[in-house]
Amino acid sequence: MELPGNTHAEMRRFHRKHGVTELMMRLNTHEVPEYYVKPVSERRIVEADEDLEQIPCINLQAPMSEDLLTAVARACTEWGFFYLINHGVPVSHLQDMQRCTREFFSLPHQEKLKINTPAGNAGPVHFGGGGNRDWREVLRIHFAPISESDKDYWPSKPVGFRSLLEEHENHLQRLSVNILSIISLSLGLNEDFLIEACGEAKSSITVNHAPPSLDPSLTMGHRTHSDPNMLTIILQDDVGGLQVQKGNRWFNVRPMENSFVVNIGDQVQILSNAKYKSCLHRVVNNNHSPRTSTAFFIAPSRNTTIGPAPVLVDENESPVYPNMVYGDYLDDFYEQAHCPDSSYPELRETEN
Ligand SMILES: O=C(O)CCC(=O)C(=O)O
Ligand SMILES: [Fe+2]
Repeated sequence: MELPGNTHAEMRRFHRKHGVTELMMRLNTHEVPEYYVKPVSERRIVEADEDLEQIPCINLQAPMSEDLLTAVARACTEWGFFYLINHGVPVSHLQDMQRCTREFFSLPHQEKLKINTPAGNAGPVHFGGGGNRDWREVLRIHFAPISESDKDYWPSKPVGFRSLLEEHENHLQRLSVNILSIISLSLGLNEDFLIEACGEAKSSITVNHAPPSLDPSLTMGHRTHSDPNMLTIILQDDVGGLQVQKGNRWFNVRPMENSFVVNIGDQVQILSNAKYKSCLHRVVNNNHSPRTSTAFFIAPSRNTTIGPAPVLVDENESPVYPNMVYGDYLDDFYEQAHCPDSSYPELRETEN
């Protein structure tokens, strides 16, 4: 049986390939291995005020109105995050996704490894450990643009998962275009502005699974980061752990039944010339219940150039950010991912 080895590099390689559950099983220890211990500055300090404020809630049942646009504008200015309710995705679909994603991670380890192709993370699907030193594992699936044959790689277990993933793709493609049009309008832009800014938009999902941690004060389920893309739509289970930063303080994004959590990515911050914020967020671990979440991402194609929308730059101001090719942005972003805050430093400077 392959063992993780002792060096940081060996642990990292093992984690990437097999995930935290398998690594812990093979190490057969009750202590958090050094590899997963976050530096003090990145650990959670439990504060009484984590529940003092809540992210805003946007109700999509309301007809399009100035009030809706104002609420979205305020959410994107102050938090970069909001709950979305009455979003039109059937509750039965949400429940099926929660069940199937949980069941996927309960499959025998060898079964999960079966879906991997030699292309690894760049393949159409991938199972493995998530993030450097994060106490979580992931299932990644690239949606559009893909060929029909890519779907042959989608997990066939648990039964029904494949068709569910297809439904999820359909629902969330539609929903993300709808949200991007509302955000565009809330910025005073044409409703197609943000989706068109993506070029040939790319979408994918990451299903995150954080097993209970041996010591949640030392580990992190998802390190502090902002999302480099355009928009993220998260379906989280009822366990909790997601937190968002506002004004240097961390607030819980408590599970809300039948809702999605939406957060804007760095590209919206850039296109809005820093009017809207792509906020830092993270997932803290617990020591009692596994947590599963499904994040749907919509992003520009790599060759698309993104910069502040000219109409959002005041006449006597210069743009806050230069134009940048998204693929270059992404490469820089992942280089920075080795820093404590996995986020783009130039964007953080415009905050607070
Ligand atoms: O697990 C979550 O709730 C958040 C996931 C997330 O931030 C991400 O995948 O970028
Ligand atoms: Fe994120």
